[in-house]
Amino acid sequence: MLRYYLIAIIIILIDQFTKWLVVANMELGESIRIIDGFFYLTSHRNSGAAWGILQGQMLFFYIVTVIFIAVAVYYMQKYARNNKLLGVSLGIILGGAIGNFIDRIFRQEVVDFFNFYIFNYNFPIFNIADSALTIGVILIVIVTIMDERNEKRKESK
Ligand SMILES: CCC[C@@H]1OC(=O)[C@@H](C)C[C@H](C)CCCCC(=O)CCC[C@@H](CC)/C=C\C=C(/COC)CC[C@@H](O)[C@@H](O)C[C@H](O)CNC1=O
Repeated sequence: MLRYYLIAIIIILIDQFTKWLVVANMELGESIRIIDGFFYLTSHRNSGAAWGILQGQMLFFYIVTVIFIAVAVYYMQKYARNNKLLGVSLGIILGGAIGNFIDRIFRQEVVDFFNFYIFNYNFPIFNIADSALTIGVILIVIVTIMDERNEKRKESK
């Protein structure tokens, strides 16, 4: 059980370290080309959520994030004992949510830097915490589908 919280802590450390590197070494708006036309590291700030929605609504983000964290911990305590993949997924989501939470508390905005151009569409610039949240959400969906299929298989026997 504790190892899932360890996953969250490792994600928070990596997230905060990379954000610190960007803030300490890059001017706001500065962009470093990694793969021409596809992948850049761009120092960006976002006081909103995905796609910059709800700019500056920090109180709303605090409330939603605390709910996110509370639900993740509740499900971790209740179900992660006998479901490893669920525990890992919740740990990843916890790490992502807390990573952006720290930014919102101490900076009133989130530091973003992964800048991808996919088929010339400039995907919103994001960070490690967003990646963890997105991967965690996708994993939870997979776990849920797998559990439902196992349930159906048991019933049909
Ligand atoms: C990823 C969740 C966003 C993250 O939510 C959080 O912090 C949580 C813990 C708290 C929020 C207040 C509540 C969730 C709102 C859900 C949401 O918004 C719909 C999300 C869809 C998502 C699929 C799950 C798509 C993808 C997004 C992006 C790419 O992610 C790889 C773009 C990220 C860039 O816009 C970047 O500037 C965002 C900035 O870093 C602040 N990040 C947040 O608000």
